[in-house]
Amino acid sequence: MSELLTAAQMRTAENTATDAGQVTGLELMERAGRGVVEAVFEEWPTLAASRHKAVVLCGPGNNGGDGFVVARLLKEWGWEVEVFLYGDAAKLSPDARVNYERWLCLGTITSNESLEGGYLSANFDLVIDAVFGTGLSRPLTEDAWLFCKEMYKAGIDVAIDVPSGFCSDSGRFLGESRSDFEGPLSVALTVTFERLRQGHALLPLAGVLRACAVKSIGIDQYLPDFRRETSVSYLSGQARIGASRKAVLNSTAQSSSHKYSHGHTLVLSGGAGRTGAARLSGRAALRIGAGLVTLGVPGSAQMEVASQVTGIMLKRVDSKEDLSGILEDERINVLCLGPGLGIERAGGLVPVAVAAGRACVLDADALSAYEGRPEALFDLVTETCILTPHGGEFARLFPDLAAKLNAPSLDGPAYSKVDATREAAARAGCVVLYKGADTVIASPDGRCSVNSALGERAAPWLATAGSGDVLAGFIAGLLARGFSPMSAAETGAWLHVECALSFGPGLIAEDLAEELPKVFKRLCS
Ligand SMILES: NC(=O)C1=CN([C@@H]2O[C@H](COP(=O)(O)OP(=O)(O)OC[C@H]3O[C@@H](n4cnc5c(N)ncnc54)[C@H](OP(=O)(O)O)[C@@H]3O)[C@@H](O)[C@H]2O)[C@@H](O)CC1
Ligand SMILES: [K+]
Repeated sequence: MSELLTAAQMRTAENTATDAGQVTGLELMERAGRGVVEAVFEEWPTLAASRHKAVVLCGPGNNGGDGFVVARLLKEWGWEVEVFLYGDAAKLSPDARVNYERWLCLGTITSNESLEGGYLSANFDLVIDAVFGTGLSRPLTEDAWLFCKEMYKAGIDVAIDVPSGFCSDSGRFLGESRSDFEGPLSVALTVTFERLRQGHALLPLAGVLRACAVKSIGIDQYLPDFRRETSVSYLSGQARIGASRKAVLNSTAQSSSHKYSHGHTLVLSGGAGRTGAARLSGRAALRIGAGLVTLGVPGSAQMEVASQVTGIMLKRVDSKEDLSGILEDERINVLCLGPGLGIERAGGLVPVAVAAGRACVLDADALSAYEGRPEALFDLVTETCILTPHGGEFARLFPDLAAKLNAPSLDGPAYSKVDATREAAARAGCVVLYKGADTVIASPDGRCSVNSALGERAAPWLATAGSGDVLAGFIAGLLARGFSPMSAAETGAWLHVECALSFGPGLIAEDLAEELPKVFKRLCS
């Protein structure tokens, strides 16, 4: 697990380091530029071996300053380098100004207004974007956009810190969407410093980045205290394996324990013809480690379900009273409601389930049943519950937050999915997992994680019918094994993507839980 930074957190770290007299802003800029060149040669080793042609597009702030350093270093390496500047050279920031002057000893600078259409794509091996970074505070002006559009049209090879125009906290493009640009936005390599920014993990920016490199500029010790509730964890790649391996080992190691000590999950199913979703959840809960799983099924669907399941038990649940009766068995420690449940049935059963005081995953219909009256749900749920909405369900429960998130962002930092999920968790009083390729998980105390199925963990085949039902089951199974709600949501979401990556294209929801043993084996080897 690593952490994601906001622009403000990074600025504070930089200021603390310079105020402490440890380093100057100019030295940081030099380290940033060196880091970019290092990352370029690591990404494309053949580029270090011979001369090439690069163009660096610089802006008026320190991002542009980094760009001047990169231009100088590449020129010293023997490359042909051209530099364009957006903005007034007289108004450059002091550190950028120094590097502007240093560059002028080696080459010339052309104004953005003189950049001709198609020039970048026709003439350079490497297009480097140093126009705007974390200081973008408002939508691009028309002339700034015309300049940046040329880069996007040519294809940005290297973006310093963040591709220009995107907000590094929210991952959103500031302003109205640009209808005059039709090409796919894509950035081959983004180089950032110390840690990824929050926006690198969030859509739409996360979908634009093909590779990210994180380079140290020597201020790690000044970064914020990541144990605090203000930090955001990134559940991605190898970094997460350590924690997950431990969790999985802990949960599977007690082989001498009785099945009841591994927890008992009750998944409530919908009626005849609608039982598949709950069966997927139940199977997923069992696979991930719940000792026992029972499906609570209406009488009309009992035959259908009985003919489909083996390791899962069945109980008849037609009414609230039936559910109350079953919950007298205190060994049932987790409930999972929503997948295929039906809105009406959910409306009746959710209050009984939640009132029982057990850990509870509320998904799909269990959330949609509260459209138009979300406060009724928030009054019910406690901190042992987890809500797992997708975008549509999130908008039903939190219409104001969804509207804020979908409105054009007119100043930076823009309202982000992290902000929305944190507000949702605080309002509901329980963990909220807001699904997507950039799943955000937040708890009411402010802790927050982003689980990525993008970039190096891209698994577009995970967007398949029933995939969310499996995720609800994974989380319910981990809760049954004693995981806390936040940890169950994080680990379930992470394993969900791992299973999809392990299986690969062609995946259907049924495959996800069946892939778990392979994933566990790899984690534990
Ligand atoms: N923090 C660190 O540790 C380190 C940071 N480093 C680097 O610094 C970068 C951050 O630098 P930064 O703060 O100077 O901001 P940056 O992105 O260059 O833009 C600011 C300029 O753009 C302007 N401007 C803004 N919006 C605009 C718009 N819509 N249209 C037009 N103009 C607009 C704005 O103008 P103003 O708002 O002041 O009028 C200002 O002139 C960071 O990304 C990294 O690369 C490294 O050097 C090493 C250590
Ligand atoms: K940039």
